Amino acid sequence: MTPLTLLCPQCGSPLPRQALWRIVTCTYCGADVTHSEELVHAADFHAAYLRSRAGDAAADIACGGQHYNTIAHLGAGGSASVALANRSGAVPQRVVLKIAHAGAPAGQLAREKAILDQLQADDLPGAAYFTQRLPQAVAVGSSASADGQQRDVLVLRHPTGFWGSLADVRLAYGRAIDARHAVWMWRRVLEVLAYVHAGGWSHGRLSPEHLLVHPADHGVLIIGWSGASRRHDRAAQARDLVQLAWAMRAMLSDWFDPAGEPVLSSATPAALAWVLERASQDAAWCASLGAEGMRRAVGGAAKDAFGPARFIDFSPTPSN
Ligand SMILES: Nc1ncnc2c1ncn2[C@@H]1O[C@H](COP(=O)(O)OP(=O)(O)OP(=O)(O)O)[C@@H](O)[C@H]1O
Repeated sequence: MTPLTLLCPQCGSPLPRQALWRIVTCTYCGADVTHSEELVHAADFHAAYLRSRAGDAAADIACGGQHYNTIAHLGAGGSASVALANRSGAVPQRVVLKIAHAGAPAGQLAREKAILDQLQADDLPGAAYFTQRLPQAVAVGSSASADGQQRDVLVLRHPTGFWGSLADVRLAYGRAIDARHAVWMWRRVLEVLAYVHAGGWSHGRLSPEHLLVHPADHGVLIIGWSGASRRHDRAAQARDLVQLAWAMRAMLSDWFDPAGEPVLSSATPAALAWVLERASQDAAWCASLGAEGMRRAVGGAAKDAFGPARFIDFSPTPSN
């Protein structure tokens, strides 16, 4: 680095080194001097900052030092309602807010954030790919909500392109979806599960409500991580596979029997129905296959039923 002596251009006296990044007043001749050519006056900066925060007062949720305007209701779970929101300020950001229901267990959203942060911090093979396919938390805190009550709030990055949950898809169809679509949904979840199981995690609550679908990319995002645990528990991981098989059975059912169990549509190909039945009944078989083995089993059954895989457009709402 070339040594630099800072001298006042008017009287040649030495200047303090702050002259490199801000205006200083020469103590000898009183001139205001700066080295920087891209000078921003503090008053202008302050005014711009205040302008950028002008929307804060109108925002409905404050969390982690930021303010958010809710735009649309996305859904509700057992413990929180979920909304799409914009961060107010000069650099807006689209986010998803989870706002705890009144009386929801304290700290549940903080726990969900801690789990999501750990999943993002994992450094397993494939982390660069799979961490993009897991929810990302931004902040957690508490905020006054619309009813004036203080509520826990979790801010999540908005995963673009996701339409809604598989439960919403099933509701929109009111009958079984095409089994070819259930195949990619199932396999997408199994890919992510193979990764998280390798890190010792189990999700614990894999239901259609916790699987968001990306129709254009044939993607599925697993949400609802507040019940996840990292105990390297093979039985719990097998339970994830059993739960997932039941979720897929629900997607492939035309109706539910009096006990609430989904009844597989007769249009489900036999090879696929066999894997579905066994995976939903036989935890030991699930444990022996693991998520990756299950993904291959589903792929094999789909190949038997439909031939080589090919992309078919998926609509989350029925067209007829
Ligand atoms: N990013 C999203 N885009 C669209 N809908 C979403 C999104 N996140 C959540 N939802 C909807 O909100 C519902 C509730 O979300 P989530 O399961 O995370 O809440 P929860 O209160 O933690 O639920 P529970 O405690 O019952 O598991 C989901 O089932 C889904 O319908």
